[in-house]
Amino acid sequence: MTGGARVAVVTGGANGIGLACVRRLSDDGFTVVVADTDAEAGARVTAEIPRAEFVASDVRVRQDVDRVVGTALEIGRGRLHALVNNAGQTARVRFADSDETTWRRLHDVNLHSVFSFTHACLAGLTAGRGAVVSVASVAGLVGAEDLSAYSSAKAGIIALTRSLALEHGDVIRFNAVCPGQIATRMMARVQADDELRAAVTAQIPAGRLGRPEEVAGVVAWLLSDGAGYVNGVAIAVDGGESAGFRRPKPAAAVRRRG
Ligand SMILES: NC(=O)C1=CN([C@@H]2O[C@H](COP(=O)(O)OP(=O)(O)OC[C@H]3O[C@@H](n4cnc5c(N)ncnc54)[C@H](O)[C@@H]3O)[C@@H](O)[C@H]2O)C=CC1
Ligand SMILES: O=Cc1ccc(S(=O)(=O)O)cc1
Repeated sequence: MTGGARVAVVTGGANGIGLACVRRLSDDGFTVVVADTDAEAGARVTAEIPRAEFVASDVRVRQDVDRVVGTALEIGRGRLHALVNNAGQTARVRFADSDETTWRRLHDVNLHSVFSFTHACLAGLTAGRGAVVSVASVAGLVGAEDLSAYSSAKAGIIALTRSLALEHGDVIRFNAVCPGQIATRMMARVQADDELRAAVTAQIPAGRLGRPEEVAGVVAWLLSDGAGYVNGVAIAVDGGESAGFRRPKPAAAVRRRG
């Protein structure tokens, strides 16, 4: 694969929101280097998406990070134009029942990987005057019951984004998207249970879960010249869920809406 086009790195790009970002950035003309542990899905990315190259990698392993970024720098001849820090994992557990291993895993995958990839890409993004979008969560804007490790890691992404926007804003823009409840495998539990899905969507003004492509569209805009003066923001992509408290809906009304 040769350079010439703008070069992007997307972490966790083999499934869900990350895959939607890879498709969208390819459509927008980027050459996309995809970091993911899912080799089966990754092979499909390379086979099906123009100018996309999957690199089997674990975002928690610095050698893997450097291998992914090295591939992108070679394609971009030293210049990088976009980094999407999307890889993430979640675990639903009461804080009192938490264990260190799970806590560290969620912070390593969700937050430390943003440090590692951003640090490894910094010279290339400076040369390419690029932009970075990190995928946080509404759970990083507010707390989240039974998701303390996840929520605190996502909050860290937002604070890191704002700090880097201050340090590098004259050359590289740093922004975050904060998805709400998006129809991916991370929401499999909600999608598989009609009653739970009705209860969840009753609290969302849009009345439905979001689509991965709806997050990817905001990511693509933040990476574009159209957002050339947008730096250091955290944009909720949640159908209005985090806008405020909604009047509780009686159970019967929830069931009627299905
Ligand atoms: N689905 C949702 O409702 C929400 C998702 N998010 C965030 O959006 C991002 C994408 O999530 P989804 O697409 O829903 O999940 P997903 O599970 O469909 O995709 C996550 C991708 O990251 C990859 N990944 C996980 N750990 C990895 C590691 N150590 N190294 C490399 N790749 C790894 C997985 O293989 C997968 O391809 C995550 O950061 C998640 O926290 C935020 C808010 C809501
Ligand atoms: O980021 C929002 C989010 C992530 C995971 C979950 S759960 O683990 O499926 O409950 C809920 C919200």
